[in-house]
Amino acid sequence: MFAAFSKSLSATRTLQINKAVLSESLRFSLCNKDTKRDYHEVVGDVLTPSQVMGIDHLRDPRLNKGLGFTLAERQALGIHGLQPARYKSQEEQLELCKISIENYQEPLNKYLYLSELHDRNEKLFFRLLSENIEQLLPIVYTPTVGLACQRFGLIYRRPHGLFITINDKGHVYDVLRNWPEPDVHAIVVTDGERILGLGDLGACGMGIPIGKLALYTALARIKPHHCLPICLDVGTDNEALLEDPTYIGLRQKRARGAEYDEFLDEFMAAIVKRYGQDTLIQFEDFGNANAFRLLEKYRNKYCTFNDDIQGTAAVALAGLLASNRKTGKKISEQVFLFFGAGGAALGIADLCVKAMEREGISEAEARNRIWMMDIDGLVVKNRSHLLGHQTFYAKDHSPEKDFLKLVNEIRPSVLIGASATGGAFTPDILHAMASINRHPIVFALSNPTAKAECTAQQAYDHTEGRVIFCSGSPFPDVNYDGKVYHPGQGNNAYIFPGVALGVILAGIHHIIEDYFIIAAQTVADNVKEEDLAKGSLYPPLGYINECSLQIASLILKDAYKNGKATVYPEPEDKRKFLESKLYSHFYEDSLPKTWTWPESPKIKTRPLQRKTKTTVT
Ligand SMILES: NC(=O)C1=CN([C@@H]2O[C@H](COP(=O)(O)OP(=O)(O)OC[C@H]3O[C@@H](n4cnc5c(N)ncnc54)[C@H](OP(=O)(O)O)[C@@H]3O)[C@@H](O)[C@H]2O)C=CC1
Ligand SMILES: CC(=O)C(=O)O
Ligand SMILES: [Mg+2]
Repeated sequence: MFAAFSKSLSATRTLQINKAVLSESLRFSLCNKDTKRDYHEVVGDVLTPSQVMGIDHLRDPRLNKGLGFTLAERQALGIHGLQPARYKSQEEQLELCKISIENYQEPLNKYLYLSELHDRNEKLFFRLLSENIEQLLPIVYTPTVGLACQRFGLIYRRPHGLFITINDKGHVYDVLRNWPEPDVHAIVVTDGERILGLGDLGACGMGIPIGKLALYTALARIKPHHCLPICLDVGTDNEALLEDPTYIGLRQKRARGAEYDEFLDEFMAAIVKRYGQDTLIQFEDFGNANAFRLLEKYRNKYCTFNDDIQGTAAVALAGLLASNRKTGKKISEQVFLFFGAGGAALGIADLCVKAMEREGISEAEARNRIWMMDIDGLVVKNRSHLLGHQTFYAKDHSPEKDFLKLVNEIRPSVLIGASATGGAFTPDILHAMASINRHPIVFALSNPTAKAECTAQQAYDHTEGRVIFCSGSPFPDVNYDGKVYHPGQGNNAYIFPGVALGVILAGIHHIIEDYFIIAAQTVADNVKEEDLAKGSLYPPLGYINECSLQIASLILKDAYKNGKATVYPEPEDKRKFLESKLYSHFYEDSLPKTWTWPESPKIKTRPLQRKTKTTVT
């Protein structure tokens, strides 16, 4: 008898496995990358919730609705009795989530709560995040994500992305195949060398691609299963991590030179082989020696951009465009001094040059208006080693290291910090800016909070409240002279979700600089007088979703006009088209519309009591 039972059990298992194999091959055939991508046929859209039965349904974060299953759903799915009797709408669940988050005092605990919710109930997580951006962005993103990366070895629980190590060289495609989603449209990749302003965090940098892609969904409603976070673990030069018993990455020094380059080349090619030519690859938090090189190497070959260089450039330009309304000056009338001359600073400088050219001055004149200093002092022509585009801004000058002296000599109207040096904008520097300008523009863009070149309060206090300010990480409201200001967040989160949405939906193969100008202008156009009045150069964070849709619509329009789009037929109404492709974070019916009760249900239960609507008996 036991033998018969075990035979029938194994037969059932085989049947299940065969079904799984069948459905997987069906998914692959629907998503064949050799054919043009059809957005009605992606795996997420054909997944039928009612095919996943029993406890597996509750364990799948994409299907789980917590106590939000109706009685009919519970019975039909075979989960009746696995949950308490109470029915809770998604709205009721959201209230509970908010109470839970408030109960945690430490930001890292809030991060962990959200991460666990993400693992448990995807729609609830994304609805919570999308509807509470102002409160939760500082948790899933800067500054708390920085802390999460620093503790990543301790808090790592479940896969949220792929770790591909330098030891996988020669087999990168095989590792990619282990990712269960067959239809990925967007990847955020880091090698962990420059995580925010925290330096080399090696494999712990994975928190950044995870956070950035959560924003793809929360801020641009890109479907989560279309997104893949990747950490390229090439080792770390962070001695403390190499000796830390909790470190989760390869315990070796960073691979560099030809070995690194071959690995990156293989990675890019493997992405295309697995997911197609138009898969968007966003580079994030690479060290500056690699960031520029790789952008130049890949930008015309793959669908790629570097967020720290290009996304940051666009958000800074948006802030500058908005500040014109306060200063009455065009960008081409400003004089810039950058503190920090790495990826972010050079990206901003390059885009500002483009914006100045559009205003009518020459490239040379525009570059002349931009000065930069880094750890070695002013970027000057006779420096022995200039990085990437630094040559464009290098001046005939002594390599002055005294920051205050430089401010007084150059007399900048705009001071931009992208140096990861907390407190570099001292009271003296800010006083000097205020004595030179009626409305000094001061951007302290470095992240996380402790790395900001000055706080918002300091910026107001030391400029007699005349500053036009933004920061990369959020600061509390500022009180100055009896008035409360709410300075905005100059963060690339305003840019990359919308750019990604437009690029993905148009099937653009190469991302041109114009898209970042479009994004900057769109964000600036959405700044209202009331935002400026309270000291913000940006729309409220809760408005990023709308900005993303506008950015994506305009990119679509541009791409079709200029022959860059590959998804045909061209949609007549771009906005309507992209809205039809967006992720919905609302619970949906778990049963097909055509579902009816079987003639003799296995479990006989009184029907749902509609009077209270919240009790399942
Ligand atoms: N707000 C936002 O949206 C964004 C903010 N950032 C933030 O900007 C910061 C820099 O990022 P990124 O440009 O990519 O990093 P990079 O490493 O490319 O550049 C850092 C720059 O700062 C310089 N620097 C370091 N220490 C000093 C110092 N004491 N005095 C003067 N210059 C110094 C470095 O000089 P050297 O090379 O000589 O060491 C380098 O030029 C980070 O904190 C990052 O989080 C980045 C992207 C987006
Ligand atoms: C915001 C961001 O991309 C950074 O600080 O690196
Ligand atoms: Mg970054």
